[in-house]
Amino acid sequence: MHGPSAPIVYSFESFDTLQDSLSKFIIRAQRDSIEKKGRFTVAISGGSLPKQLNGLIGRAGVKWDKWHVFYADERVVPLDHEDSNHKLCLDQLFSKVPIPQDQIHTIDYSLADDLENLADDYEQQLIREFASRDSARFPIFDLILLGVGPDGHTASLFPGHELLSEEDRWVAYITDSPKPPPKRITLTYPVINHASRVAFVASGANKADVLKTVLDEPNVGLPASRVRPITPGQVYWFLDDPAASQLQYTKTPFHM
Ligand SMILES: O=C(O)[C@H](O)[C@@H](O)[C@H](O)[C@H](O)COP(=O)(O)O
Repeated sequence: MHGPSAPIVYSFESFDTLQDSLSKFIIRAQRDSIEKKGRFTVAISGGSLPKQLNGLIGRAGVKWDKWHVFYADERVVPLDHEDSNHKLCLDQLFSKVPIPQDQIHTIDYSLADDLENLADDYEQQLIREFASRDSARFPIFDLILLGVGPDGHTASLFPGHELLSEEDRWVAYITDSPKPPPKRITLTYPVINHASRVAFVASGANKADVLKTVLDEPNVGLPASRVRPITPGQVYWFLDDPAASQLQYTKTPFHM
């Protein structure tokens, strides 16, 4: 039995080259997934990530009708609220591309009074998408796209939080996020670590310190360091040079 593969780290000199390379990477992942399974399952988190994805708009080779999208984490706010990751993705990307609406899976905000129920409902959406196709105990996303916060959190998995040891649930909720807003749902590690590919995207010098800890000192155990998909899954880091400036970790040249 092999352990997880080491993360592959790319660093780019500008936002534009990072965005261009990320687009190529996503299109390659999409092509492979459609060839194998006829669809492309993606989970996306919030923050600066949706903006990095708008390099896909108008690009040849993107088969939007095959995309099935979930949120890696979502804030429990109405879907048209400024804090909603869905609204962010809609504004940045989904309103500009022909992706069928019923293939974008959102939280049911009408359940917001009962977060257990809301998280269960989102988990049921995942089960409906994956269970009949994959017999595995956990869904196998083709791609999960994540960011990293200054404290090393990723998705809504925060340092020291009890959710870091969740082993069963696919989707969990929290009411105490240190990053506002406090109520959120998130995919759990078992789901993230069963993905075929996880790609982190981080840019800017203000990410340099945390990236050093996440990648050079994984034993510290920051939430982003614990993302280690089981083989044959692979984790990739798409960084810009300022974000990667403190790293000892060996970078891989990007060819695609
Ligand atoms: O909705 C959220 O809050 C996120 O999913 C969160 O995990 C985010 O990805 C990181 O905080 C990085 O955010 P930035 O890319 O904006 O730094």
